[in-house]
This record gives sequence, structure tokens and C-alpha cells, in this order.
Amino acid sequence: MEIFKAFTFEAAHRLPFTPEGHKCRRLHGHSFSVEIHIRGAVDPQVGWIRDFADLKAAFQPLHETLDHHYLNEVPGLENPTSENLARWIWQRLKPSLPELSSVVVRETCTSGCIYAGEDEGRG
Ligand SMILES: Nc1nc2c(c(=O)[nH]1)N=C([C@H](O)[C@H](O)COP(=O)(O)OP(=O)(O)OP(=O)(O)O)CN2
Ligand SMILES: [Zn+2]
Repeated sequence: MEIFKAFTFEAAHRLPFTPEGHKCRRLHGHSFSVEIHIRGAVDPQVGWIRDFADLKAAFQPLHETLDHHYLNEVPGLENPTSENLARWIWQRLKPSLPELSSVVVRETCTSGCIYAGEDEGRG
């Protein structure tokens, strides 16, 4: 079974490697949303996989780093696409949250990324 916890944060970014004239090359902002999913067995005693509060606590330091920041200035997010942001979050959560199964990032209501660690370990 899988559970998730959703978060939102406000941030500015620009995508420096988009072609000249691309709208996302300009500085702009989003109300980002992030879902942290974990997969595991339900503990029959307590009836849950893990307390939602554990997911909130794990994401809290990342929220502080991202919320109301210019993402391009955050180390590791110099090219803050949804894909790179999802991988950045995954790499920072996975060590303390081994049951992590996917990170979902939404830039807008209609655009986002789902990352499940596919290319981890490939350099
Ligand atoms: N694969 C990706 N494509 C794009 C990314 C990205 O991170 N990964 N990011 C952007 C921009 O940041 C943009 O702000 C969001 O994209 P888009 O969905 O094009 O934005 P709109 O809300 O303007 O979309 P419309 O549906 O056209 O109104 C671009 N691409
Ligand atoms: Zn954008």
C-alpha cells in the first residue's frame, strides 16, 4: 500500500537553458505543490504504514529551503525544472525515508513531474 503527504510552497525560478525567447527563460513564480509518497506494509497493530506526521517532519527542512526562495540560487537547483526539483527532493529524503516510492512536483495545475528514483545511481 502507498500513502502520501502533500505540501505547497511559493517560489520564483527561471529556466536558463531554454531557447532564447522562451517564456520560462524569464524570471517568474509558481505556487508549487509537492507530494511525498511512501510504500510499505500496514502495521496491523496501529493500522498505518507510517504516521503522516513523519512525512511532514521529513519534508520540513526542504520546505524551509524552498519556500519564498529563488530556486536558481539553491545549491543543486541551478536549473530548477520540475524534473530536477523532483530528483533534488528525492535525493534529500531517501536516506531518512527508505520507503519513499515517488515524489510528485506540480508547477501549475496542469504541469508536473512524477519521479520514482529511476535514474538514481547512474551518475
Ligand atoms: N518538461 C518540462 N517542461 C517545462 C518545465 C519543466 O520544468 N519541465 N517548466 C516550464 C515552466 O517553468 C512553466 O512555468 C510551466 O510550464 P507550462 O505548463 O508551459 O506553463 P503554463 O501555465 O503557461 O501552461 P499553459 O497550459 O500553456 O497555459 C515549461 N516547460
Ligand atoms: Zn516555471
